[in-house]
Amino acid sequence: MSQSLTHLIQQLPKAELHLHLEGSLEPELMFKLARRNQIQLPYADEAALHQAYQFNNLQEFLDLYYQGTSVLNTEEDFYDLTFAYMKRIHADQVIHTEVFFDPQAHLARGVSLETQLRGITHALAEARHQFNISYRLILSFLRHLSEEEALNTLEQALPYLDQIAGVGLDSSERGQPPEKFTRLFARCHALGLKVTIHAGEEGPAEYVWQALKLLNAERIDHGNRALEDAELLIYLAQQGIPLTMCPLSNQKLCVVPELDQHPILQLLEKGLCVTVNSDDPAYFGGYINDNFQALVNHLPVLPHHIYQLCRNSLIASWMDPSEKQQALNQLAHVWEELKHPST
Ligand code: HPA
Ligand SMILES: [Zn+2]
Repeated sequence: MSQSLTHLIQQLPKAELHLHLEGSLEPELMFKLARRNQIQLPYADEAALHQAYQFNNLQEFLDLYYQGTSVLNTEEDFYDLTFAYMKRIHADQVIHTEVFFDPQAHLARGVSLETQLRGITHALAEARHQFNISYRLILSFLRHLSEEEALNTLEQALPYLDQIAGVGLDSSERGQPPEKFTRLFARCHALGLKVTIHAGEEGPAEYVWQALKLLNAERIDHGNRALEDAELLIYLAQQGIPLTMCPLSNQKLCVVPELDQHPILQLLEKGLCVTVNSDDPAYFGGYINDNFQALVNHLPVLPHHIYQLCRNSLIASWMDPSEKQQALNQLAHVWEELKHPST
């Protein structure tokens, strides 16, 4: 059975909706870019760096994640980072991806938004051409910084809004409630940007409510702690608000004690639009299909769950309606073929 589930995971077309480009920076590429830019990393080699990837919480991870971004300096660096991710997900039957980038992390080192965006968007366009993967780009604000700084970053992004589908909010969650950014996201809405908010990863269910009610989030990234609030679960199900969940990330950052206690299946059965994503695959030990496989290895996952999770990923995406319908048809076709092979 688990062999056929693995086959199903590999074959079904899907979307990834929660991926930080900076979190797809593999140790090998990090060292390559460090050499190219003559930057000294505080690790002897790739293996030593990999050894350091043990985290007790979100902040311990973020400290390494921001340190890793120091090698990203030129347009070519952002291109290489983005293209490597797109090439990798092609192997996982990802047909659409919505990727975050953290401009403030790079602006702080003097890397312009123009440089970041040129590298990222060139790689995305090239990957669409080579691998037929569609995409949306999400500018994510850092919640440990002030609303003023985020508003300033948004002003700088105004000339490039044709390249940016939506905005997000990430980084350290504890003590950084969504309400801190009410003005920022009101402005983002007014500009026609879509909104997705990291909430309920380490922060309480109250932060999920704030993301929905004060920031008008259309999606919630993570959302694990929604489970602590029965009323919130009913609201998320009734409103069809997607949760972009990340099993291996949750395990690595101790958001769940063990994967067999991951709530995704429970939430799926309660009718929530949950999806599977990799978050920061270079740091958490796997890309999207590894996350599906981890669920299969630890939870009573059935074939129709895999299908529903893939379907949810397409439904929760920000594709145009016709693009979305086509993707759903493609998924349904592959699913039928696998259930009843015609040959
Ligand atoms: O999982 C995450 N949570 C918050 N901030 C982040 N920045 C990259 N990954 C994450
Ligand atoms: Zn994330």
